[in-house]
Amino acid sequence: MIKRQLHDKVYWLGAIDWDRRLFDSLIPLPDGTSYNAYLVQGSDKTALLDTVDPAMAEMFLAQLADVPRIDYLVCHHAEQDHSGTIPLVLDRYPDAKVVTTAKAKTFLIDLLQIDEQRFITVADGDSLDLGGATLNFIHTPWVHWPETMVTYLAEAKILFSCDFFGSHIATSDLFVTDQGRVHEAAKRYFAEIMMPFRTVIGKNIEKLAPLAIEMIAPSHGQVYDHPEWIIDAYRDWTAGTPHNLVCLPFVSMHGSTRVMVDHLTAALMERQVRVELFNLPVTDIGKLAMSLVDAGTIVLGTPTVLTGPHPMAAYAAFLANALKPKARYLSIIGSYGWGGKTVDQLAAMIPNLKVEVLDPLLVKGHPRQDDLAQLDRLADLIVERHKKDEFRR
Ligand SMILES: Cc1cc2nc3c(=O)[nH]c(=O)nc-3n(C[C@H](O)[C@H](O)[C@H](O)COP(=O)(O)O)c2cc1C
Repeated sequence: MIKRQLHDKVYWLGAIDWDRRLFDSLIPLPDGTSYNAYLVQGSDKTALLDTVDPAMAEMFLAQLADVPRIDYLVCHHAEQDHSGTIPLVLDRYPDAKVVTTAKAKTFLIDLLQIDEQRFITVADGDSLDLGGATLNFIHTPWVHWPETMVTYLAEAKILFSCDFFGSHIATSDLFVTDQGRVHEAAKRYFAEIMMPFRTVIGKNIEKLAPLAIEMIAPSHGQVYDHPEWIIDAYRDWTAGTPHNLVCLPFVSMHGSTRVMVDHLTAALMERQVRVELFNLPVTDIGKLAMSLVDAGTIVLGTPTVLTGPHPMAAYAAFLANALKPKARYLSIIGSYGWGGKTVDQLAAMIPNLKVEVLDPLLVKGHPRQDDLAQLDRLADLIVERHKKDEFRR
């Protein structure tokens, strides 16, 4: 892998991880990912912005073979997929200092046991002149850890955003070539990683708004050389009105809940409500998370198992509660054999969701005609709520 020029005196280096299929031992990566680092060479000093996942360290250090000196190693985020190779870079460049926030410094000491003497901490708004290249550090907390910051290179109008605006894609293209593909990957990334912090992320977007940004160089995925659309997309994902969309994760062991799910889906479609079904045992949870970015209503379908929800449905509820989507309505449907506390248990699992719960419906065994009629009424109620709130198509 060779260094690639991004701008006068700015280079991409890093690793394209074509094979990786799971992140954080949880998140599916259908398209692999990349770990992007950047080299900024001023007339006096050289700065390296972030590193790569330690699994790719060897490739990364080889790219630095013709870089005789690094003065500053900027760390935007202490998570190991960006920071994990810092110790090896510091070994290679004994005079280099890690430039980071005070909070990230403590994280790096805890996570990577980096010597305290190797740090320079920067406050929000501090800058570093490399000689004709000025790095401006802007603290952007909770994108997506508490210590995160970004760097704005004023002379080139480049924002080095780390995970902010990132996407998991392995590709040989340095810049965005297929906007649709990147939009999908960036939305998936937002859904899985950023959504729980969407309110503070919205504030950080506005904090960056005064900057003239001609390029966004994130630490995963492609570089945005026309970044307006991704900023607009982030504004929408963080604060836009929910869509006229029902997100319907479900599980069914013997088909009764499935009949209810299919009936409700048809009823909603007849009423011009979009529906996205996720059969939990076979679903890609990234797709489910993406649906939660937009959905106005969540309906969870589950049979009763050992007096509560099926474990897969409990997992979906746990995930939705952790991701804190903007949905305003929620319902629970499903089937049981003799009794249990499915609705109570699920309701207790979603304290973070600021939703009105719409008429849960658990039926005994296979649904009958009057059960299906109740699902039609649930569809009517969802339509009525979506219209009242003027949800978008
Ligand atoms: C392993 C297992 C555990 C179950 N536990 C309960 C239970 O605690 N309470 C109950 O009412 N029904 C229980 N049932 C019965 C199912 O809830 C019932 O068969 C239901 O109709 C299944 O819905 P499905 O066809 O959508 O899978 C259990 C079924 C299975 C297979």
